[in-house]
Amino acid sequence: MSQPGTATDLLTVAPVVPVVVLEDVEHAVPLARALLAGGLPVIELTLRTPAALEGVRRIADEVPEIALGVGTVTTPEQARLAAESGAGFLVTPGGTERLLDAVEDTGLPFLAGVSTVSEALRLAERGHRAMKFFPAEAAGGAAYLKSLGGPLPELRFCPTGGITTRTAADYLALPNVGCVGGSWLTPRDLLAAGDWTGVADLARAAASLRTA
Ligand SMILES: O=C(O)C(=O)C[C@H](O)[C@H](O)COP(=O)(O)O
Repeated sequence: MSQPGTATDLLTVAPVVPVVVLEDVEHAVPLARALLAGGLPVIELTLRTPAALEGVRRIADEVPEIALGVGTVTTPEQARLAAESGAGFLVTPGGTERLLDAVEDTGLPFLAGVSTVSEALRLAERGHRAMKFFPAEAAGGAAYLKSLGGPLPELRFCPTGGITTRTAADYLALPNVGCVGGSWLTPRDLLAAGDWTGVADLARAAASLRTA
């Protein structure tokens, strides 16, 4: 698969976007390959570890068929660095005007995080129709997101934060949800053990979830 052209495309790449905290840069390429093998052609590496940007470079070079996102982008500088490192899309947990300007300046598709109606409207005013709902479970879960669909029917969301295999289906059943994000596919113990078959199995189960 190639990189998504728009944020709306991004919501349809797969039912689940695996959110990854990469501790060891050597895990990046086998991890991306395991997700692909399990049927998920998308990965989001969070900028939470020193290994993240080098992991992005390696995946961009060696696994170009996966849609490659960089998450936890919280500063304009990080947006620029992520783009230079080969990101195919960006994800932020929220957005200030400066951060959103910088993310838009990269020219990459992105999902900016919102958790209120006003934040969603602010992004809509900038022309965005696809966004992340974060922190999904803590902010009100699927019931909250369903309520947003009343006044904001044209907006589409990728809820992320606290979602598990058990709750993913509730979100995916909503008409304003394109995909969900979560770290449950890449648990720390499987990564530490290099258990790529285990990761592929989790990816396979997530890939079989159905959207509305
Ligand atoms: O890093 C970001 O940009 C975020 O906004 C947060 C992440 O998407 C969530 O922390 C993943 O959520 P969990 O599945 O609960 O681990």
